[in-house]
Amino acid sequence: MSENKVIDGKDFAERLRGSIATLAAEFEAKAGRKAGLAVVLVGEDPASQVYVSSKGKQTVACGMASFEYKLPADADEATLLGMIEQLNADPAVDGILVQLPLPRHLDEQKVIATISPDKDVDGFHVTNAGRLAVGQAGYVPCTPLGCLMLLKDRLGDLSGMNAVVIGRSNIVGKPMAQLLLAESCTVTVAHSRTKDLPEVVRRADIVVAAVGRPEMVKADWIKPGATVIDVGINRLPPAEGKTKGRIVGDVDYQGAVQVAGAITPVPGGVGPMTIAVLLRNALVAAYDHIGAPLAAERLPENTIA
Ligand SMILES: NC(=O)C1=CN([C@@H]2O[C@H](COP(=O)(O)OP(=O)(O)OC[C@H]3O[C@@H](n4cnc5c(N)ncnc54)[C@H](OP(=O)(O)O)[C@@H]3O)[C@@H](O)[C@H]2O)C=CC1
Ligand SMILES: Nc1nc(=O)c2c([nH]1)NC[C@@H]1CN(c3ccc(C(=O)N[C@@H](CCC(=O)O)C(=O)O)cc3)C=[N+]21
Repeated sequence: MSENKVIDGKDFAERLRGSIATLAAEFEAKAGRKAGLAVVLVGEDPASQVYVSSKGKQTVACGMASFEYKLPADADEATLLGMIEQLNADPAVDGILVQLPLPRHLDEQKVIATISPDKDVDGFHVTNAGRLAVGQAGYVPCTPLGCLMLLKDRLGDLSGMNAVVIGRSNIVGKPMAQLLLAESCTVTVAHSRTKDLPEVVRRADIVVAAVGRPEMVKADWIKPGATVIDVGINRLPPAEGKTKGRIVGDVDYQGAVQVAGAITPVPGGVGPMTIAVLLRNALVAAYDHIGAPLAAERLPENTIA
């Protein structure tokens, strides 16, 4: 019944990776080297290890070079910053991603500030955050850009729509709000101090949930027909006799799918888009680095100016 309501991020991401692979092969023929993405992981958080290895595999599958660096959880700041400086200077590396969150003794802002803005494929450096805020071309954080691609694919022109973003983090909520504003949505950013969140969400034509609370957004908060993008990745406690719990989003999917016009599932929604957009950003960086920037119309799913 709800078949066409489901926004299949896995399928969209697969198609996106297909066009990235074509451009990556062209890049290699032109540059005489592969486009390269470096991922730095500090510590041994099992979830982070899974993401990093899946990023590495998809990078290689798209015909790009993957460089993985691991540091122990107690690595000192100078070691990490030194590694980033080296990657900044390495001509084989087009994009650098430092997996977050970092162990508490490391200053995240300082680490991000050390990444060269032209290799900052996560779009977390203040230079790229500033470019997004003032409407200049730059690297846009992968998760919100992936969400925007799904929204535009489903809805077309977003102008004039009421969008509610739940969450105001620098990596998801804030850049998501900027992107929707640039698409001429009327944007509300909700957070832990927002009064009467259900009532705020009921006004939304577009809901983006990026909270980190399992199934917090209920079906009766959703305006009938609204488009719901669920960014949350939450692992529930394991059921009796099981070792691993299920992964759920920030939205009560089973309820919301009855009311929404369209909704992303978890898994299989936003998550796969994040990695595909990361590869896209790395490829954009690679072409920039050889002085042959990709023309906007050649950019896969170019949704921003
Ligand atoms: N699919 C993907 O590719 C990705 C998924 N994620 C997932 O998205 C989720 C959000 O990530 P991230 O932005 O990094 O998380 P943060 O913890 O940095 O931010 C969470 C935000 O949610 C707000 N919040 C917390 N509780 C409530 C509440 N009860 N009501 C309203 N707002 C609330 C917080 O408000 P306040 O600012 O007031 O504290 C904060 O702004 C997580 O589940 C994460 O795992 C993240 C990145 C990528
Ligand atoms: N510097 C940095 N950049 C990031 O982009 C970044 C980060 N740090 N730290 C962690 C978060 C989280 N994140 C995800 C990526 C892919 C999936 C993903 O592919 N999820 C699949 C599988 C989920 C599963 O089963 O585990 C899905 O939703 O279908 C999820 C989450 C990137 N992040």
